[in-house]
Amino acid sequence: MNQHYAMMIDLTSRRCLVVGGGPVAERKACSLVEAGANVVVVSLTATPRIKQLALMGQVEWLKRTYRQADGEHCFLVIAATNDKQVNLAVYRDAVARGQWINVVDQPALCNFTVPSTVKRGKLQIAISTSGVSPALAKKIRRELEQSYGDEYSLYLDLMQEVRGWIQQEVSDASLRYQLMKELVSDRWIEQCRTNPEGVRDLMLRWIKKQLSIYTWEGVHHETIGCWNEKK
Ligand SMILES: C[C@@]1(CC(=O)O)C2=NC(=C\c3[nH]c(c(CCC(=O)O)c3CC(=O)O)Cc3[nH]c(c(CC(=O)O)c3CCC(=O)O)/C=C3\N/C(=C\2)[C@@H](CCC(=O)O)[C@]3(C)CC(=O)O)/[C@H]1CCC(=O)O
Ligand SMILES: NC(=O)c1ccc[n+]([C@@H]2O[C@H](COP(=O)([O-])OP(=O)(O)OC[C@H]3O[C@@H](n4cnc5c(N)ncnc54)[C@H](O)[C@@H]3O)[C@@H](O)[C@H]2O)c1
Repeated sequence: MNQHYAMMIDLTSRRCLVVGGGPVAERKACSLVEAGANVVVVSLTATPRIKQLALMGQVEWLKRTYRQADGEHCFLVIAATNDKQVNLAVYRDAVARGQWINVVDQPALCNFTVPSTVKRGKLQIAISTSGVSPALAKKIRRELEQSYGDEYSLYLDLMQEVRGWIQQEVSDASLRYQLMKELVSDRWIEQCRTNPEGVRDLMLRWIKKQLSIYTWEGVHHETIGCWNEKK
């Protein structure tokens, strides 16, 4: 089988079905909710977390066994029961509808799998072992979590602001490239870690200085001033 293609999907408001209500279904349902999907869980029993999400209106829980029609109008389907026959039926129904399907106990029946993911704000590092060892994926996630701390979340929030501004205002492509290259240096990540309150101002001052070195005109400095006052 070919290796799966890695991509990031926007699931906002997409109807997604999770069949089963145990710990594995819970993990999948929670990550779908985090991605903004409209999650429907079908299962006679459910973990306390799934029940809580249902009470809060974050998932729709249908407290019964699976029916063929449950997957109608769903973007993707996850078969997460402890019954291989039920999972197989869910798989067949999804394939017949041309849907994305993940069967948690049979990797060969998945047309997508869920990677282990390190999350730091806008940064996501996904780890897949092509289904060979989810335990290794989890181990690598834990290792990466030690190296990539919360400073990356702040760093990317700053980049969103700064890069957008640079793209809009700095017309010289080589200067833009040079600025972005230097902004990704470890010293800025380190500043986000050790000086979260002050890093934004330092960065702004640094950019102003770079622009003046490159004999940028006054109009750009003024724009930086406006940007500075935005927050
Ligand atoms: C990454 C993660 C994401 C998530 O689920 O959200 C995920 N499994 C996780 C944990 C985990 N899963 C299992 C263990 C026990 C140890 C072990 O068996 O290794 C542990 C570890 C633990 O629980 O501690 C057992 C297991 N998993 C699958 C089978 C079926 C089979 O292999 O036949 C069995 C045997 C069941 C049995 O024996 O009964 C199948 C799949 N599991 C996948 C993903 C996909 C492949 C991902 C990849 O390519 O690496 C795939 C193919 C389908 C899918 O589920 O998408 C999540 C880590 C989250 C984290 O980072 O903490
Ligand atoms: N992919 C993974 O990451 C992974 C990890 C561990 C285990 N597994 C596999 O996932 C399966 C589920 O694990 P679990 O620990 O969540 O199981 P579990 O036994 O705790 O839960 C099973 C759930 O399925 C529901 N269910 C059973 N029949 C159903 C039906 N006809 N319709 C709707 N719901 C039904 C039950 O009510 C229960 O809520 C295990 O059998 C195991 O093989 C997968």
